[in-house]
Amino acid sequence: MSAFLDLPPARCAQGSARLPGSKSISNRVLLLAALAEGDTHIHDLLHSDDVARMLEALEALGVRWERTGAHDYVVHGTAGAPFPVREAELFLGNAGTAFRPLTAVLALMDGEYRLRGVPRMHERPIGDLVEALRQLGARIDYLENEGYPPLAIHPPAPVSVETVRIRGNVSSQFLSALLMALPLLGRPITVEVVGELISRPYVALTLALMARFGVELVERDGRFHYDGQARYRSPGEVYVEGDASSASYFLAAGVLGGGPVRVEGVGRTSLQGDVRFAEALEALGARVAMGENWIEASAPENGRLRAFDLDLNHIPDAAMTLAVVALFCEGPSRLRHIGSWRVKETDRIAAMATELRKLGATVEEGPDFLVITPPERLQPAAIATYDDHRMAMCFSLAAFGDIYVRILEPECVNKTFPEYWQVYRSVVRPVPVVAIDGPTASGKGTVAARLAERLGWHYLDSGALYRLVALAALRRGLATEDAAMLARLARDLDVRFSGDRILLAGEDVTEAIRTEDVSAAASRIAVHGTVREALLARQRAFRRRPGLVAEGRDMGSVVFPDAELKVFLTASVEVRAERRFKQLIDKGMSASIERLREELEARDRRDRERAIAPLQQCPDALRLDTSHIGVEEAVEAIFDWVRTRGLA
Ligand SMILES: Nc1ncnc2c1ncn2[C@@H]1O[C@H](COP(=O)(O)OP(=O)(O)OP(=O)(O)O)[C@@H](O)[C@H]1O
Ligand SMILES: Nc1ccn([C@H]2C[C@H](O)[C@@H](COP(=O)(O)O)O2)c(=O)n1
Repeated sequence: MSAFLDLPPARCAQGSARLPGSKSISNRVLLLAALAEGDTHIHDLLHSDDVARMLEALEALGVRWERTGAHDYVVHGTAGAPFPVREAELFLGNAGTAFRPLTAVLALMDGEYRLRGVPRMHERPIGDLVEALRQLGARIDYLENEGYPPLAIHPPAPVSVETVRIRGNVSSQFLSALLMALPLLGRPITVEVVGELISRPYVALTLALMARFGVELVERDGRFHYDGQARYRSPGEVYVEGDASSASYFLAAGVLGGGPVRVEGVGRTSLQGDVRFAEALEALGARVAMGENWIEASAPENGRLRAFDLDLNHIPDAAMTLAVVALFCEGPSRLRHIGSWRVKETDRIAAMATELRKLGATVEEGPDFLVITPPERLQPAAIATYDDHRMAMCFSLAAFGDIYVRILEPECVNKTFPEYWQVYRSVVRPVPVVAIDGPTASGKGTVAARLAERLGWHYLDSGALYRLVALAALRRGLATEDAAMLARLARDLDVRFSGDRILLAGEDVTEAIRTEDVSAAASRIAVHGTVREALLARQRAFRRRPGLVAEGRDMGSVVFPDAELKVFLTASVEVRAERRFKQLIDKGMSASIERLREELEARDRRDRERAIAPLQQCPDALRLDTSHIGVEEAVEAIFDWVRTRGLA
């Protein structure tokens, strides 16, 4: 598992994303198919951790299934009979969509089962479901803490109640699980929801899928009636819709990155409540279009997103995406009625508030709401993901704030969307970088600055940063070997680039950093990994829309390894010594060409031979030798490469 993933600042988003199958539908369909009479051929099933847990559980319970294609499965139903294996220990990870429905179904079967999960699963309540199942005769013990998994399930006791009561204000999955298990009773029964029912669309999804498998419940006044007759029968084939919650990241990307971005796999006829995320985006001013099986989103006509105050109870998962979108809205936004976030993969309200604050937002956190005020400008941050796939996916959108975003433990997306980062990269285009590296006096600075001007992009003279540290160190009498002190100096450097002037603690040092003393010292301090590390974030902060031309020694190899165009600019040592000589003479300084050449060769050697980030031509860099061409010709050559790559 990689420890982190650095997402570069995003320039725009465009294209289409094919969504993976819905997790909610995949796990419901697998269970219903297992309970049904006949074989069910399931297409487009999601491949993810949570679905893998359900498949493993069914196998352990003796339900036969086979994989028949990349995302195709056939499940051989048990026709409502108890599952063949009557004693089993199941590990269900952190999959609520597996844990809750299996608890309900197994509690009404005639076996001995133990259900466990990851530590977080054991912190997620299940008491309301167990309470309801006990009314039906279920015998369930809590193995650790009252009201929480892990559970021991024993054969049920016979009871003859006609109405079961269940609370619906913590998770609607409890009601869904109970409803799916009702046909196992084989007699009429009514389920009454006590108090509020949150996340209603998920219950509607459950009812629709049960109906596809032949069991229609009648709903009246918050009560659900099972007639005691209907039995699950396979519909033969089932196609799993794309995941509507996963669609939210790409639709939001379309809005934040211009768009249009189209998601394929969900649309107007979707069973999933989270398609209504598109309405929320429209309320913010975004342009949204929808077809039978697709949704498309683009930025508002005027490019401005309205702040919002929305009740998001009906789209609890996709609502997380809105919390990050709020960073780009005009003013404070309020997300209401999101109390269910507290008992999800992590306490999502607390986690969201903590991570949004890292980006510079002001966040007010309540028991079931968040108020998010965006900062003037986002600040780069390392985002903790709390083993929660949605934290990782929605925070990827912060990259639209012209910042690098570090996502910690990015593989947590495997829970529902293992290919998320690949799909993200296919839709979200980073702010482009032209990285120009080369030896001293090859003309990098001159060429890069002119190219940046021509493109209307930002310009980074990375050598200036090393020179600034060198100047500050020389002034303080620090030894060029003192890596720790130099790194601290580099981190705390008070630098401002203002047009073509460079200010150190307010003082204009544009000329002072160009002396030969400073050049030599800069080359010496640049060998320290700690100094390079301290300057990394400063250099990356230059990568802003619409693009960056960066020059130095390790632009293409270390600082911007994903640069769209890498150029190795060079010239013979004689030509470079002559250029430097001319530069000094023009400035009215005396110089010896022989001495300059020796110094230049010494710097080249040091830059090339140092252990960390040595000067070298990247394998994917284009080489441009300027020994016999002028500045304009060099700029023109690189500009052509930029154009050929479609960057300008
Ligand atoms: N074809 C050319 N390309 C670039 N610069 C040239 C060319 N011909 C002459 N020069 C001149 O060479 C001098 C050195 O260029 P510049 O300072 O841009 O090099 P550099 O590679 O950035 O050096 P350093 O790494 O030491 O900062 C400048 O005065 C520039 O005008
Ligand atoms: N990316 C960079 C840029 C510069 N350096 C070091 C090596 C140079 O000798 C010194 C000054 O750079 P210049 O202004 O001549 O481009 O700074 C580096 O190691 N990596």
